[in-house]
Amino acid sequence: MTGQIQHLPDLGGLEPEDAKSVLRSTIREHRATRSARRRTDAGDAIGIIGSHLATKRADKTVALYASRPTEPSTGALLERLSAAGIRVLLPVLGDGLKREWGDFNGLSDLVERAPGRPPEPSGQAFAMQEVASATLVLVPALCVDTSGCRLGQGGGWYDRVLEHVSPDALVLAVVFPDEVFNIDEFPVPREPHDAMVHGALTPQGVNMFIP
Ligand SMILES: Nc1nc2c(c(=O)[nH]1)N(C=O)[C@@H](CNc1ccc(C(=O)N[C@@H](CCC(=O)O)C(=O)O)cc1)CN2
Ligand SMILES: Nc1ncnc2c1ncn2[C@@H]1O[C@H](COP(=O)(O)OP(=O)(O)OP(=O)(O)O)[C@@H](O)[C@H]1O
Repeated sequence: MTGQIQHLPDLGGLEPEDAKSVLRSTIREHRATRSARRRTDAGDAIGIIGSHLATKRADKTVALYASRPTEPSTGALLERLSAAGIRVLLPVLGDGLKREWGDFNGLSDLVERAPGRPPEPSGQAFAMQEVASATLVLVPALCVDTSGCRLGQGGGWYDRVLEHVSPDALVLAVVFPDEVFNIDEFPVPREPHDAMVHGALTPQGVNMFIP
């Protein structure tokens, strides 16, 4: 699967940090053009595919994220996982940019603490290490390549958190189908601290990179 985003930028000659920044702008612009209908459809498909995956694997705890408007929507998946009796951990940033987790307790419990920030659960916050209890870790990304290198929003939140994931957990980036790039055609710029993922969850299915 190769990216169909038109006009992927030429990253040749750029340092990885600058190349990431250019690529983030391109993908954010492209995400902003997606219609509400296509976003809803993508969220519905991610809900079905992600919940089938977790129930088939018998995951008891899944780490996920509460999506912001242009991200692949996770609302349907949150509700399906919860209805299946699976514990769902969501990032809690609190008043600052803390790296903690909270339990998903229904969509109505999620609060956007400031405009543009991801919605968060209101209940007890657990330390970053709580993610070690998850056997399936679904992370936000702007894109990913087939070697498992992901590009996030640039805060380094997930790179630091992924250090605490169980070595047995399956880690998937949640992206739109055209955000999965073939490593031979368009490698995602990589820095030494970047944590790799095993595959991608898209509205078209699960794409495993690492067996
Ligand atoms: N849905 C979601 N949750 C996530 C992430 C993510 O990429 N997506 N993160 C991934 O690492 C972590 C934190 N991500 C954050 C993303 C934005 C801002 C933020 O402050 N945003 C701007 C608004 C920008 C905008 O309007 O788009 C702001 O409030 O000024 C903070 C943390 C954890 N939770
Ligand atoms: N494990 C780490 N330890 C210390 N600093 C880190 C670590 N991971 C990332 N950083 C720092 O965080 C900043 C953002 O990193 P990067 O551009 O890789 O974020 P990202 O993976 O795209 O975003 P996110 O993880 O928030 O989705 C960089 O300045 C980087 O140096």
